[in-house]
Amino acid sequence: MEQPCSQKPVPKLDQLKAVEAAAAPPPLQPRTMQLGVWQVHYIEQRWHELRQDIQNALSTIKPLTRDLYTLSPILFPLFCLALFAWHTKTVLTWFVFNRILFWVEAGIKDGKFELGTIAFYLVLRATLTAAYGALQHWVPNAEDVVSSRIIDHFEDMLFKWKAKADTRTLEKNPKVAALSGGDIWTAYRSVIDGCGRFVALVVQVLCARTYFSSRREATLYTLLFLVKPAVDIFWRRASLWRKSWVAVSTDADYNRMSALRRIGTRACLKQENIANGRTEYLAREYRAASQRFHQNNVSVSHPDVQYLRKEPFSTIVLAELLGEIHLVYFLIAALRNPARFSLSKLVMLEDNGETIFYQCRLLADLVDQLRELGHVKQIYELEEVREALPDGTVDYPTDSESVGMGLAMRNVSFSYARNETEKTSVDPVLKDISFSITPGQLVVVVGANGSGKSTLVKLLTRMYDCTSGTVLVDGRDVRDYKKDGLHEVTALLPQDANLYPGLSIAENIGIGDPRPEAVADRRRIREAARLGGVAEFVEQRCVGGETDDGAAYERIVDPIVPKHWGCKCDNSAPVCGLCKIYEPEDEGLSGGQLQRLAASRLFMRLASGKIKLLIADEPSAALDPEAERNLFESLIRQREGKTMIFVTHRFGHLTKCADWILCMKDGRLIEMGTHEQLMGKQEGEYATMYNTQATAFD
Ligand SMILES: Nc1ncnc2c1ncn2[C@@H]1O[C@H](COP(=O)(O)OP(=O)(O)OP(=O)(O)O)[C@@H](O)[C@H]1O
Repeated sequence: MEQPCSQKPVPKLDQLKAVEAAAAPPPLQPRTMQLGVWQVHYIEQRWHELRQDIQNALSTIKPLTRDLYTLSPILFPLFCLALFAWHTKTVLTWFVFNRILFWVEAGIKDGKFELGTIAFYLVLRATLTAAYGALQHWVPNAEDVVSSRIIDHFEDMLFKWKAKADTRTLEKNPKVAALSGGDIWTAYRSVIDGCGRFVALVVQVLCARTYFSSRREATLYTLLFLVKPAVDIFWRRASLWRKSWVAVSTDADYNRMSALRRIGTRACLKQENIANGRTEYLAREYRAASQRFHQNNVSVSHPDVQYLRKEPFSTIVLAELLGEIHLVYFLIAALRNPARFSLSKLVMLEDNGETIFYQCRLLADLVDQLRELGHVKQIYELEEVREALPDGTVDYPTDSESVGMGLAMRNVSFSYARNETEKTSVDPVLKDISFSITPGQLVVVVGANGSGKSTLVKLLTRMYDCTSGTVLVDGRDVRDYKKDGLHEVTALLPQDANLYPGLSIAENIGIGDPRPEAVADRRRIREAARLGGVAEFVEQRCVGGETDDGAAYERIVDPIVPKHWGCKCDNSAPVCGLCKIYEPEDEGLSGGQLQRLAASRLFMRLASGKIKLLIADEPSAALDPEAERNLFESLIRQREGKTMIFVTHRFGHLTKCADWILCMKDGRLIEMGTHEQLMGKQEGEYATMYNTQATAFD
């Protein structure tokens, strides 16, 4: 079939790998050094990486600037100009002050003051002060407006991408997964700052040149001013932050102190520690570890502080002396020709040297800022990020006559390795699994912890693709189907019952069928709440037992209240009371209540009428026996037209009525059959687990 011309031909996987391998720089071995308790592992910045980062930054600046301009065509350019102007504050006020000093000195020397000129500079200085005052007020206000528009825009873009990306794609693209609108603004903002500093440096050099009698002298002094920053950047020890580094404590006593501090102060361990009388022991052990640690006199200061402290004494002294070279040259020249000596020039040289040094130092950070900007380049590559699980092309049939979904695995193995090179080193979690489930069957998966039950579910719902073998849906490779179509007919109750924080109870249930009209349908939501067993708990929460449970359904259980932390009191011992503001009054949900809520969401989903496959991964682990029985009975009543798979550790009613039981052990499917067949196997895994549970009730 001919390809539509808008579609690029998709390169083959081995071609892509070859290109990636050719482009990848050789891996660098981290170096190691010991700084006090810290063992620091670091990798020196490599020039080709730096060049790549800067190229990335430069290619990001253009589209980013265009987008920012489109979002805020007036305020954004004004804000940039104002920021540039703001950076010239120190330079221009310093320059005007020096001119005043110069004319006053000339007046003292000549016995005649140029009052007009002095007044001009005084007025200029006052005008500059007022203008910079106005900027100081305007810039943060403008930034507030500009940045929130920009952050919202990129958050929106990222949200759409992240919400849609599956787990595997997020795992393979951690940088994009961690990106936020705030990061993008911060990176761009620091580049504007860097450019502002560059403008200020140029202005400073130009202002300084007006002091010198000849171009030659001006050039010579400009070079001398640059000696100190050059020495600082290229010769002196740069902060650890210029490298990639990680520091871990290797001191056993210091590590033990940290662990004990955490154990002793953690709120969730308080009850256990106090009730079991462990606090004395913990305090004693802490004291002992602390004594041992202090005997060795090892520094715990921040690794960067210790690293800079290790710079040789001779380097520091020589670098500082080289920083004064412009003054030394001026004094020698003045001694040779005292008539050219001027106090205002001396002050200018001193100030100019220092300010140029600091401006250059800050400018050196521009490289880091550009690298940051290079890292946000992915915002323009979201569409190109390859989905880890490529979508299929076949629509899953939505005929209403269906009796459920047919599922099968053929020699399936799977490992959680994240990339091709890892694959060999990570043991598979599923090994050579084969089975078939015919449409409409009720299947129960059992097995010890870690045997691979949940992983099996993840493969059946295409959260991951198998490493080898095939997963079949209605006789066809699951990878052939469009993912959206498959997920539309699947209802999954995951192992961890989750609350959707910041949403009402009604929405937490309604989202099971995420069509807007369904989420707004309070009657259906109540019915789902009743089936899932959450209705009872919601009704208990009605104010004073009133009949109006509508309000209780609208209640937000785990409110998300964005806040900034500014109070000075310690979290564990509040004194100002401010920290308590906006703390949720709600007591939250117990594990069982949460599971009922998740089950209600599942019933909401089943009511959509589209579901052909229901998978429930340990839906009753936190339920009491009565709630468990009610849940299973309600679910089995909805069996018509659906294949049902339950993962469970509880044997009994469910396993007895299952068409198939799959029994897993160490990633293998070791037994398969009905309850009666499996119980007939003496010493069989299923029979052993069943009997172990049964004897507990004898
Ligand atoms: N995201 C993951 N990354 C790496 N390994 C994982 C991941 N999830 C699970 N595993 C590993 O896969 C193995 C099987 O885990 P799985 O959750 O499938 O077992 P399970 O039978 O469902 O266990 P349980 O009964 O405790 O829920 C375990 O060794 C687990 O540590």
